Amino acid sequence: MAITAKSATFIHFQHNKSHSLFRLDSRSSVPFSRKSSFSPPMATFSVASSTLGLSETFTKLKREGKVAFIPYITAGDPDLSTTAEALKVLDSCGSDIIELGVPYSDPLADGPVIQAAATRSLARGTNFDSILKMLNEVVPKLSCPIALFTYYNPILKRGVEEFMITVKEVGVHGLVVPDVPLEETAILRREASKHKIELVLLTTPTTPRERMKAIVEVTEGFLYLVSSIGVTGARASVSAKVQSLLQEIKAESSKPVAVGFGISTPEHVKQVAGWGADGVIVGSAMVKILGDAKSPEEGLKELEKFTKSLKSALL
Ligand SMILES: O=P(O)(O)OC[C@@H](O)[C@@H](O)c1c[nH]c2ccccc12
Repeated sequence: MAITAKSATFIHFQHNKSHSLFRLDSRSSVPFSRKSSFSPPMATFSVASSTLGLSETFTKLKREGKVAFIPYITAGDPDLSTTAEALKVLDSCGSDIIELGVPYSDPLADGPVIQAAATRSLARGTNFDSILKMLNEVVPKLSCPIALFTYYNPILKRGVEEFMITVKEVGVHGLVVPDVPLEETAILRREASKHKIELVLLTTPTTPRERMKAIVEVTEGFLYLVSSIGVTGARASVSAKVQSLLQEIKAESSKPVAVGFGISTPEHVKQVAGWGADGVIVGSAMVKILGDAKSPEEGLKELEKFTKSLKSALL
């Protein structure tokens, strides 16, 4: 897939015969269809979360001179009970925040590993309500906050306010929506802050400076710096451009910046932390372990080993 990224919090797809062009571009309308993958009935939950929120977590880590370790996994892959166990494993291995992905039928910003995980999860019948039910049971057992990761459509499907109320009720602290255009974040931001959900926005290596400043201004919890243009997926190396991007962003704001895309080894983690990142995000490499395992038990064991190896790079 040929990809160029133009600016942040906005995914623009132009599908043509030879390939689909994936652009993060704020200057064009959103062409992709907002087809939904599920629309479950409402469910009601109530659990107060005792953990720190995203920004509080970063404040604590900064005081301790530490960098946040932030893994991502796809909910329901290979199944929701394994996801529940994986959240506990990631938490017990010292994750500071966990990104939990809501599987979606059209994951435009995701590479093959996470796309396959979403397909497997949806094929098993994972839907938003079953994820909420699992979170309602697991969140009280976690010491680190959850940032829910979803495309825009599932939010629109449920209704922005209803979505925020429901995720807050199960103890979710943060929300990352990679395909919401900055111009459309106002309603999301209003409802998110009303229900004390921290809405995390993203910038990319080609986000124009003025746009980056506008995004940094309104992002909550932290700023997600996408390390390289393209879709998610482990890479052999992390773009050295991240170092200067971090300096540019930090010249504009004191908000914490976490870096994601392509990070998949302890060396990458150490390198990105050394460049001044406040957090390091690892997704595809985690998802691959769970997806490739011969059994859920084996996947959880491998996940624990891998997470400890990455976390040790930050100690
Ligand atoms: O998979 P990687 O290359 O380690 O990148 C993190 C990424 O998976 C996670 O943050 C994420 C999952 N889906 C996304 C879509 C857009 C931006 C970020 C994401």
